[in-house]
Amino acid sequence: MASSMMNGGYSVEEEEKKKNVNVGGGVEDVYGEDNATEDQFATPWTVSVASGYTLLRDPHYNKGLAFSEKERDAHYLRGLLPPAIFTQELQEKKLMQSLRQYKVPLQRYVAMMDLQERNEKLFYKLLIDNVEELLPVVYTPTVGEACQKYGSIFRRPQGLYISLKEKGKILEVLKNWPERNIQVIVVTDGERILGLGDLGCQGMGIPVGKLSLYTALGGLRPSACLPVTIDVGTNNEQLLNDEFYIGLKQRRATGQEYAELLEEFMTAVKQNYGEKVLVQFEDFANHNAFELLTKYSPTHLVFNDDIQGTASVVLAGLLAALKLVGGTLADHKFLFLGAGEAGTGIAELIALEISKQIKAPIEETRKKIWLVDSKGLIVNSRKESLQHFKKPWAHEHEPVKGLLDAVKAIKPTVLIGSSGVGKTFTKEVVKAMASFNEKPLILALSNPTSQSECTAEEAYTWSEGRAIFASGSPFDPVEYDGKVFVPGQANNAYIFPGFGLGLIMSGAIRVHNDLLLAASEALAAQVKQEHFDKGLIYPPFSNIRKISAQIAAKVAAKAYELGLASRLPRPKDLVQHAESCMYSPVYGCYR
Ligand SMILES: NC(=O)C1=CN([C@@H]2O[C@H](COP(=O)(O)OP(=O)(O)OC[C@H]3O[C@@H](n4cnc5c(N)ncnc54)[C@H](OP(=O)(O)O)[C@@H]3O)[C@@H](O)[C@H]2O)C=CC1
Ligand SMILES: CC(=O)C(=O)O
Ligand SMILES: [Mg+2]
Repeated sequence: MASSMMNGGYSVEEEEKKKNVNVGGGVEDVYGEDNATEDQFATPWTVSVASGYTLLRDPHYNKGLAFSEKERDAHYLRGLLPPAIFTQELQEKKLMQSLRQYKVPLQRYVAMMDLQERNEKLFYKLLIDNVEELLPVVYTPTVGEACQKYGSIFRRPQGLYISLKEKGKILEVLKNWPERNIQVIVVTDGERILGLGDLGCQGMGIPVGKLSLYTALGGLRPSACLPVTIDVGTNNEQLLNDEFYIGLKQRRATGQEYAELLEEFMTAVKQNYGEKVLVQFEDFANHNAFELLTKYSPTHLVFNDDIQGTASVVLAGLLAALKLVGGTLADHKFLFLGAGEAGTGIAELIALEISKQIKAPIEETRKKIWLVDSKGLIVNSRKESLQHFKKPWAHEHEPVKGLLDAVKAIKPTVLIGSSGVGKTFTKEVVKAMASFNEKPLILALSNPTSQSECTAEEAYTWSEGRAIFASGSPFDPVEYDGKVFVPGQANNAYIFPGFGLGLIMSGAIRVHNDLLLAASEALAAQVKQEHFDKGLIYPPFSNIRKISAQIAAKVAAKAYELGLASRLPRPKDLVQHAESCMYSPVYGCYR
């Protein structure tokens, strides 16, 4: 014991704990307990040992029937549990059996959320071990339906709700959250939930789902993750007229009122959790998304998943797809349906990658990329009236109204859907792509499944089995002409968990485009011949933790190279380090 004492009586364990707090982005005396004066607020908090009934109701520690005889004695659990003892594996088997009995996806979602509330480790064990089966339950497409019906399935609040009512009090609100060592925040204001539009406060399902993936796919500790929904009202009439709506019943605040609330939030986050907490903006409408990213990138560790994460995952798929379609990235011509966050974000990262590869100015490489919005092809004659993020894509061309005409006029080798509107890649569009491409590359990115630009079956059938296809929400394999085609899932879920892990393990202080490129290259390198043989341009999710470790390592390496990493010394083997940082959902034994 004596040998473990150092530095003013702290034990080695306490020292480690303190260090970890700092690594995680905390600053000393974050809660102001030591420095508070009478006119300053401080949060009273206590730490106590959970036992008995309280232990069974604490999702972090509850093991249900897996508590051993010894633990039942030591922790006052006798009589509170039936006599049987189940291993975690048996619990998992039982839960998977009962989940599979639910035929309605939303019932599975509710069952999974109940499990997360009841037994966190078992929830993550299930999710990690059955990732391909459960991703569509806790994530797209089911999470979309859950957000639409959030009011009626709402049982217990998950995450932190910060509404206009909390203006002036956001720092205090953050302190109400039970965890202190927060490393990642996913925040939405609910205005563009997947391709489902403004769901207001009910958008909370998205940060909750994204953060479950941070833990399951990227290994971040659940206690280090904070889901936040900023509620500035909603313009969704149906919600405004719904007596069970859980959010503020007013139209959305905009302009200065909106900006001030966000500013207070961003300031409070940095004040409370320090410089190194990662803030991921998610599903904001594009008029706010670009502005927030530009405003906070120089001062905070921020990342917009819809703009940057999506760009990185799509670039990875394109780099991998070159093995199937041939040529270099610069040899291809790209056409997007949808020129918002996802569309222009992806376009910019492709242009950047080509510009690095062929050492040409980005203004030149952008010319290989064309976008169509709701008014038609983005061309020079429209430039004056375009939103700022569309202007770089206004090239010289006569006006073209619809997608089919744009496909015929541009003759792209790659067609990318990022419009949020389903069924827009019609038979004529796919056939046109197949008429001048041996292997047309078609990505239908819009979520959830109902908004997908086309289905996998449509892409393969209409292209007579020649399309290389991937989609934002999953589709089952398709049999066409005696051959089975496996569609990949082009979803930012491949990127953000590993990307975030890389930022956090290196103590990165800012996000840089080169980190996104590093993530794309790392993901593309994980696509092997066996995947290409099935027509896949992404590796399967079943191996995602290993993939995330590779992504994290490459992102961290780049952060060290660019001088953005603050966690020194740099670990020698970054892949091994990433794997060793990952949260394990296996039950511990309690003393
Ligand atoms: N797979 C993935 O990982 C991801 C998928 N997405 C999905 O992408 C979709 C779009 O998201 P995001 O970019 O953020 O949304 P935005 O609202 O920023 O952009 C949508 C774009 O689509 C255009 N559009 C809308 N309707 C049509 C139409 N009928 N014809 C042509 N263009 C149209 C809009 O045009 P206009 O500007 O003229 O209004 C706008 O340019 C969503 O469904 C989202 O779920 C998003 C992020 C990641
Ligand atoms: C996947 C995602 O981030 C979206 O559809 O918005
Ligand atoms: Mg999103």
